[in-house]
Amino acid sequence: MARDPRPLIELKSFLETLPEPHILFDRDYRILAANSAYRQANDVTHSVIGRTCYEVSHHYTVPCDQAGESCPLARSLESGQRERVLHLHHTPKGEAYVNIELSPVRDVAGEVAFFVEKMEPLKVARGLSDRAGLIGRAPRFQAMLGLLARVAPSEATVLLQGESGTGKELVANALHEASHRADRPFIAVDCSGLPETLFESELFGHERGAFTGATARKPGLVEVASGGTLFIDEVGDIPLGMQVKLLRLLETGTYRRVGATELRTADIRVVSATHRSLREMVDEGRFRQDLYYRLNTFPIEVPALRDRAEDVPLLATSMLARVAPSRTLRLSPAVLRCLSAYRFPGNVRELRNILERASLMCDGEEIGLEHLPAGLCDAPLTAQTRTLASDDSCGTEDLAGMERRALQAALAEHHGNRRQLATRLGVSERTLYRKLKAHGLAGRTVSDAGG
Ligand SMILES: Nc1ncnc2c1ncn2[C@@H]1O[C@H](COP(=O)(O)OP(=O)(O)OP(=O)(O)O)[C@@H](O)[C@H]1O
Repeated sequence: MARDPRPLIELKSFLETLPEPHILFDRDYRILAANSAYRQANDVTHSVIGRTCYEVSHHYTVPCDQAGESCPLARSLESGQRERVLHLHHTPKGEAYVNIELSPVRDVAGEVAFFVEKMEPLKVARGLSDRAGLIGRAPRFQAMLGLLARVAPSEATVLLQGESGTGKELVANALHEASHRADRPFIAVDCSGLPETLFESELFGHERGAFTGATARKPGLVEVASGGTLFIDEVGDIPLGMQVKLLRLLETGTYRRVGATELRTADIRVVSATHRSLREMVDEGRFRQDLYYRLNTFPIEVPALRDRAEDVPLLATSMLARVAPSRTLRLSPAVLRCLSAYRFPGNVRELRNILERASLMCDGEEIGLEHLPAGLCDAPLTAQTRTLASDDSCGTEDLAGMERRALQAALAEHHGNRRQLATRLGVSERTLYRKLKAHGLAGRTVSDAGG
């Protein structure tokens, strides 16, 4: 029996009134309606009606769950409830992260018949290269963004944990930008190396005459950040004596300026960050347990760059545009290979520094291995590339063996000098020499330099 079309008409008309982009589709992923906010946001030249959501948003030929992504429709069918996910969508401005909220709609018989999908772009991050904001599309990065998108609209205290240079401050800023406090200040305070007395007056401000040198009343950062977000960086470095004052601020929302008796009320959301293990510091008695629990309401792990090595080419290319905006620099394939295999103990910050230096060293348009710091490409490979290498050899030969064989083959068929061979292999002459030496091949036929 044909379905009564009236509920569908009413549903479509209701969607038209909603300010956010919405689409309506059936259990077969077919789009039945797209409201005007969607049409405007997506600059639709071809109608999306009758097409599937996975084809329109992802350019896939199969549903997301069959393409290795989480599919809110499949999840909603299973749970019978509303589902939220963060997806990377194709949009007219390129790929963008979109917050998706999918609600099942039941028919008179109580069966899920339609789905309404709300799509809100997460403006703070991009999957592809962009001049501002967070960059990345690796699964670990996407998982982190998913948590960020989920917690941002709340008032929850967030603790960002990750190695130095992973982008914790950038993530904190993105969280602020995605929150309801976005049009209010984002204030960062770095706790590393701040002496106790200074810390208190920085954070809470002081009255005139509160201590020698306090010639005027000064508002603290808590006050400056009012209505917005206070980012407490290196929170593990807060002296024990100050930890109790921070705890009081978080628990009661009140504080006192140094030298004042009057209690003031704070209106801040706290995001803190650390590269240390606060858990261990608690066990060692160097961090208050009660403060740890208070800060750790919603922990987010910011992944090390080597744990999202597939993002390196994307990050490198877009950061190059950021460090040298007036030039049209590109990275040679050998440089991209080298960077993808490097372990980056200093994470994204180190990558940025490498690129900044390389752009200064390079007079032309293509950055080559000679513009990278010496020895960078000899560094041990990441676990990922090591796995890839051993996969290639079906586990029968280790990487060193493969490299030796490749070098032997190159030597056997090469009749020029060592510099030419290095160029052909995409490494520097010094690296080639070191590798030949390491494999006991340095005395082989290629001449050292010259013509
Ligand atoms: N995902 C990313 N996309 C683009 N740029 C990034 C990303 N992550 C980090 N960066 C850049 O890397 C540099 C270091 O980031 P940031 O200062 O936020 O790191 P951090 O983890 O706070 O470091 P620390 O622990 O030393 O304070 C900055 O220049 C930042 O813009």
